[in-house]
Amino acid sequence: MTPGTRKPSSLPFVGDRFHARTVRVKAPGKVNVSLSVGPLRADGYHSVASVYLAVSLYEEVAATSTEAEGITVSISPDSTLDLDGVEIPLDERNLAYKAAAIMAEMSEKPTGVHLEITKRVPVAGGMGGGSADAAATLLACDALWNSGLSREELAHLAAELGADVPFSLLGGTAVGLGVGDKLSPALAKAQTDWVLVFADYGLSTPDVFRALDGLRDSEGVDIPEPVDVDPTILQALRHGDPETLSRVLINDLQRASITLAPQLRDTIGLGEARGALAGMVSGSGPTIALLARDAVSAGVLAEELTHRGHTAVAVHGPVPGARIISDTLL
Ligand SMILES: C[C@](O)(CO)[C@H](O)COP(=O)(O)OP(=O)(O)OC[C@H]1O[C@@H](n2ccc(N)nc2=O)[C@H](O)[C@@H]1O
Ligand SMILES: Nc1ncnc2c1ncn2[C@@H]1O[C@H](COP(=O)(O)OP(=O)(O)OP(=O)(O)O)[C@@H](O)[C@H]1O
Repeated sequence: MTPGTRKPSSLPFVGDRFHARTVRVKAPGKVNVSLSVGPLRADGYHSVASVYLAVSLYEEVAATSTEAEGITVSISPDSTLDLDGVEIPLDERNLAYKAAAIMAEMSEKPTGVHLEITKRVPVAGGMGGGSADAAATLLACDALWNSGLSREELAHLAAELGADVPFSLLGGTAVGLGVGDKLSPALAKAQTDWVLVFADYGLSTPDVFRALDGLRDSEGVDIPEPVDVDPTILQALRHGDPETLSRVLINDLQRASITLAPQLRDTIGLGEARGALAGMVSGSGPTIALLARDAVSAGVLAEELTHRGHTAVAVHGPVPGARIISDTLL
């Protein structure tokens, strides 16, 4: 450093010595308790009306400032998923990398950053795992680089990264319109319990939307624009009434996911036969979300499905959106 030049206070220098700082953020995966999909739009997206529920399965991103410029990404060995044979790009195609790049543009003096991602949400599983990494990274880099952006500004950047990213930032229960990014928080805080059944393969979200368009084209039926969600769903979530909820769950993408992976129908059938109130494909799949009567039933069902060779975990929702869990100067 040239004598007399002072590093801005946002940079972790004490004198000439660089002090790395790590900001660790966790962000939840989601299930779509309802997902209505409109016709294909000119921009390649579909309008949706969805009730999002953030569930207690979290991604974690540890963002560490580096003296060297640039963004690097790694996957933590603490990830609980079996990632053998799973392709996650670690370069500029990674959603967390993209989030850090956007934040660097918004920050006056960004340092380099290393992002270590702990993966727990299945990859290409329909639970918004990559979106949670992006939401966590936005928040972590905002803190690391003292960008001082408001939650609204962060939500705006999140929407540029993907349709599901704003919800992982917000968490809780929310109605999503537009492509899923126009969110209204719903005051539905009562707990519902779910069992998630992971697949050992992924489904590409665009492929699933395309399969739905194909099915609809062959049926020749006009598809209305989805403008709202069924109020019964929000009431059932508000009152913690899983019986009512089980009768109104809906996912327009489900039949498309099942066309691509017919075995999903059997997983739903097995879950329902073993005590789930209802089962559905989560988002674009292939994760199956089984609604349980309560936390004890969810635990028993997850154990039984695990015993039968499935990967099944009991979770609950709603849980908060992305939040900082530690901020350490190294
Ligand atoms: C299926 C859901 O997970 C339900 O919450 C989302 O709609 C998908 O959200 P996402 O994975 O964040 O989606 P993006 O990464 O923004 O988009 C990936 C691709 O999915 C398709 N896509 C996504 C969202 C949407 N409302 N309509 C679409 O047709 C488009 O082909 C898009 O190019
Ligand atoms: N941080 C990331 N984690 C996982 N996959 C990522 C990440 N960044 C980019 N990808 C790529 O994106 C694809 C979809 O990943 P992701 O796990 O987000 O799917 P998803 O959970 O089904 O998404 P959604 O539910 O939002 O449609 C993966 O197959 C992978 O190639």
